[in-house]
Amino acid sequence: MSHDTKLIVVVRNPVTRAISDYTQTLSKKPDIPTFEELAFRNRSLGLVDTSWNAIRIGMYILHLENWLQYFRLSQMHFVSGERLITDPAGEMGRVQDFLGLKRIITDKHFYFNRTKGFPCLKKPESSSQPRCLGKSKGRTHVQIEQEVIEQLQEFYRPFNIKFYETVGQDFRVVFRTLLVFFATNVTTPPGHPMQFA
Ligand SMILES: Nc1ncnc2c1ncn2[C@@H]1O[C@H](COP(=O)(O)OS(=O)(=O)O)[C@@H](OP(=O)(O)O)[C@H]1O
Repeated sequence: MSHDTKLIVVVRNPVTRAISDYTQTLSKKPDIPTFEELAFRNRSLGLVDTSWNAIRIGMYILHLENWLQYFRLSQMHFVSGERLITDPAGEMGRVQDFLGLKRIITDKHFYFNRTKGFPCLKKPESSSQPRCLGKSKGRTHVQIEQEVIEQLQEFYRPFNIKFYETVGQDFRVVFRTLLVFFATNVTTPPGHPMQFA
């Protein structure tokens, strides 16, 4: 593979990711089994079903180890899905640096839309409307029992730790942030640096 290839990988708390994945599938196929039924081979024994894609995708280290057979770590940039919400300009700044681009996209390009509950793009110096992502992005997640969330957090912990060590970046704090953000149903992410509309 070319050494000039650059990969941008967005990661978020794998439990939140799995719930998001399930919410999306459920919206298209309302008859699927419950999240809990799909996530565990045996829930009381805590046996997680790693063959379910929604679970497997969040085992980031497995995918990273595979990619590292073909690409160097320096060719990859990891974006925090949580910070993409709480500080999109900061996250985009790092993406532009990684790509060797001038920082064109800055905090001037974002505002926090209370209705959407997410950052949206401003249309600078033009008459067109601001642009939020579509309805399928940032929708309300299916409610999952706290105990199930904790079981899955426990399951992912060793995979996460190995992932942080390999990448050399600790996503622990941001992986925690979003769960609190969703659990409390706050419409404004904590410490939000953006303007409000
Ligand atoms: N600005 C903004 N607006 C809306 N949504 C935002 C934004 N930034 C990040 N996100 C998060 O992006 C998640 C959807 O991205 P995905 O990568 O899951 O999309 S895809 O469906 O796989 O293409 C989506 O996940 P869900 O919350 O589960 O819908 C959001 O949390």
